[in-house]
Amino acid sequence: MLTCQKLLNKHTELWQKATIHPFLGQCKLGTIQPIQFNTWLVQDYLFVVEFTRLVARILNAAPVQHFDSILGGLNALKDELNWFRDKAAERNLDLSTIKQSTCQEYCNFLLEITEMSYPVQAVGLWAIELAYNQGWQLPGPMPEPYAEFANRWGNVAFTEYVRILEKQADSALETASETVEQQAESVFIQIAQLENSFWQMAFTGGQ
Ligand SMILES: Cc1ncc(C[n+]2csc(CCO)c2C)c(N)n1
Repeated sequence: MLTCQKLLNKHTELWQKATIHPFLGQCKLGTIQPIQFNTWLVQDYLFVVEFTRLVARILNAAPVQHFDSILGGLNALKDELNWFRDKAAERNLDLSTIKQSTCQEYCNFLLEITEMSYPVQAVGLWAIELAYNQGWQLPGPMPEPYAEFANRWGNVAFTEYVRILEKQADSALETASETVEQQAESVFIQIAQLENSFWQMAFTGGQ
């Protein structure tokens, strides 16, 4: 039987590339350039808008036992989108801009996930949230203004939320066919690659 932990164990190197990147390393060092950070901020807002639509569609496919966490996630997204708008305003950033190709590619992929079965969607949701939970946590405490961002996704409550998503994905996988297992693995791999590309996009963003 496939589990989330098995995916992490099998694709360690790929997952490291998704969660450990010079962008985050330079946030930790305080040496990230504003143009890089701002590129990430704007593009991530555009991503989170599409991610919100994904979560809404996952709710539609989920068993009622999984509603609590998904509805909680949607409620958190309401705050998150407003928070992104506040952060952008503080930095005088225009959020009504076009998506860079990597961001567009990731958003297109989110749409593809919505056409797959619930176990695959549950694995995708977990992996996307885990990528940020680990990515912002692994470097350790960051200096301001990055501490606020690191704490937002590295905090204990968010880690706990991601654990619940993992349990739900595992329980959905229990009855999954081999074909669905393969789809889930493929989605996990693509998310890891897209997460790495997203950091890379922001890192080279201003150039
Ligand atoms: C490229 C990219 N990948 C993953 C996330 C993670 N994420 C998406 S929405 C959200 C809010 C809480 O559910 C979080 C943490 C992201 N923001 N950007």
